[in-house]
Amino acid sequence: MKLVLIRHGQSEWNLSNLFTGWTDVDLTDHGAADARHAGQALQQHGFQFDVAYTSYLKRAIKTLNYVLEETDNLWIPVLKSWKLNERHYGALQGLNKQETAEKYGDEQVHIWRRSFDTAPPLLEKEDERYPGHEAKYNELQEKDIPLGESLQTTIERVIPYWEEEIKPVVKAGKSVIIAAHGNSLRGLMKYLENISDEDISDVSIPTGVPLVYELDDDLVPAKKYFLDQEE
Ligand SMILES: O=C(O)[C@@H](CO)OP(=O)(O)O
Repeated sequence: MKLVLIRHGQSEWNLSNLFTGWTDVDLTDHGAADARHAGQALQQHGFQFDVAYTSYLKRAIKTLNYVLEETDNLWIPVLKSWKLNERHYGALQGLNKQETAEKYGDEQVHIWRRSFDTAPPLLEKEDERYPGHEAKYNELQEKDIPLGESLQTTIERVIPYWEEEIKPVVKAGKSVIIAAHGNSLRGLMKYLENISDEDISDVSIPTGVPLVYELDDDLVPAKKYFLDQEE
């Protein structure tokens, strides 16, 4: 069984180097081109999909659409969930990563960005960045609306969604693609590959490049590779 994961193409805030999280920024033209190239690479390698999953954030949704267009799979069911959203970056959202490192030090920023269990400084509910103010999160109970997430707490929503919604579909033999985000996908990779809490801090995922897992019957990865168009 094959499972394809793809992080969205370059976003406007990747380009301007801002902490993004749940901020719903668009792809840049470069990011859209990345996504099309990813779709073309999948098409060239004969990938076809039965079901797709993505987040509530347009940079992932649009990336998925470009991939599905290039593989002529626009017709397939697409399931969206906030549980595949990027890690919520709390009160860091909208700040410049370089300026934040100059203010708090590289080490602190590295901990905020890559440690397993350190949450960013949290938002107040009155903050305009609080997701409870957005219509697309109306369905969430207040206890589930994040004020800021560590990778660990991100995993606590990503993995139940994988277990309950995606895994049974993969097990049933469907060809699945998941278009999501750097940290929601790191969480899934950690789980699938049984990566330790320490080692996950060294794992980063490039934007707009399909990551293919070949899984055995127990959904343990037998092989993993990035698919470049040139290959
Ligand atoms: O800003 C973010 O939301 C993420 C992904 O771009 O950044 P980081 O590299 O710190 O995980």
